[in-house]
Amino acid sequence: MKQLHLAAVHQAQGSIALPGSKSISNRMLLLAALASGTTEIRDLLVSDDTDRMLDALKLLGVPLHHQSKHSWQVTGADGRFPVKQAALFLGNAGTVFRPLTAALAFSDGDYQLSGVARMHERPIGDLVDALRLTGAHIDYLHNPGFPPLHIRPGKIVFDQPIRVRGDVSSQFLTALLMALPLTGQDCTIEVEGELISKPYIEITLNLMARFGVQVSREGWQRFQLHAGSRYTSPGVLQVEGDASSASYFLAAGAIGGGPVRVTGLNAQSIQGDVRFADALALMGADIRYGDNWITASGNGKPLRPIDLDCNHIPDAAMTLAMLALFADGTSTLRNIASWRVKETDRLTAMATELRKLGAEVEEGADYIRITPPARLTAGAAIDTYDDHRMAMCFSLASLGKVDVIINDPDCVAKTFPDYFQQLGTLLS
Ligand SMILES: O=C(O)C1=C[C@@H](OP(=O)(O)O)[C@@H](O)[C@H](O)C1
Ligand SMILES: C=C(OP(=O)(O)O)C(=O)O
Repeated sequence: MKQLHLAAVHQAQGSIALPGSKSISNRMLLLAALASGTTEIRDLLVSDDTDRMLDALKLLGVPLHHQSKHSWQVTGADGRFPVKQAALFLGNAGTVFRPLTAALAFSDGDYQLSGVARMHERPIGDLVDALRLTGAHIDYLHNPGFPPLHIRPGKIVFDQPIRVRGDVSSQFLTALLMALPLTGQDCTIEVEGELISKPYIEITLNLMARFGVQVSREGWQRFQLHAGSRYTSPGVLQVEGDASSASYFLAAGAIGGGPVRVTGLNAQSIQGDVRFADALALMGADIRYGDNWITASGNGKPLRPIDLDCNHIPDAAMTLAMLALFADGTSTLRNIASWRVKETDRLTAMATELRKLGAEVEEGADYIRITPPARLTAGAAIDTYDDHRMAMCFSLASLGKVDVIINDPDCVAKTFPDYFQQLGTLLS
């Protein structure tokens, strides 16, 4: 297994041009593929998750033209994928697997969808149940409730609201919202249970609107799409910098003195994870915003511990767990049960690896409580569980003036292939 040895460092300072947002990139690619007209997408993220979407769209017959490293031209299929039979490998990309399942369920073809072993342990039953209510024909190829899936032409007719559970992953609702315009019918979606990760639904609605489809909603319970809604290309689109990826660098600025600036993002971002900066400010960091940047600096003192409901920032909350090591007291991150069904069981993985650094950690069903040690344990070998965020988070331990070993560092390729090179430019 490859290992990356990170030397103890004292300071983080500099500026990082953020890679494009994963959540925005994959939504824009799919919406552009479903729209009429040609869309140019600029600053698209280049990563494993976006490669899975691009490869799938190519196999489905969508004309894609690579203009430059980060820029793609997508000629939309106007709601009908040209290829009617395909076997698609979707890696471990939730933002590909869930939305494509819904889009293909309404595409009148024969499709098999699979992923890596971990993707076959990540739930999809709530989405399949909802799609079956519309008349979609979907079978499980191995375990009920989980990928891989076999989708066949269904008889899509429904006059009842489509009910979907919202308390396991918001990606099920996102998938339905993005795909239902393909049916051409009036649709009402009713969310059962408390919807989690709400800001990701805001991203979905915002991008659907840019492609000309408006959704009416009552709170987070009821969403309505109107008959005849169709996606049309808005022309040229720009992807914002990734707010979850920004969290590692802003955190580095807070604990390594700073200032650290990330560019490609600002306070008006449509990504919920931009609110990570508020949590960082609560911990005592100095945060400044500009038209296209955010800067974080420390104030020379240890961070303040926090007790925070992190349901709105599930990905960036992992960075807060790391920062808890740098606080002068116990921190609690709450309402993060969804961590258990992501790239790995992130609650157990985080607790296990934080303990290797000397922290006292309590792991609950949906929370984690972290008491930092007086001094971090040097030389810990951190397992990353094929989870990009575990690797990125634990790289920050080197700012605790200890060396640290990251096992299997290349797992960052899921969303940020050159993360360690970028981080290296800040550290001294
Ligand atoms: O829709 C999205 O782009 C995402 C939704 C979130 O998942 P859940 O809704 O499963 O929490 C988030 O963790 C994931 O990285 C991206
Ligand atoms: C949960 C994540 O990914 P996915 O889109 O596969 O759900 C993540 O990137 O942290």
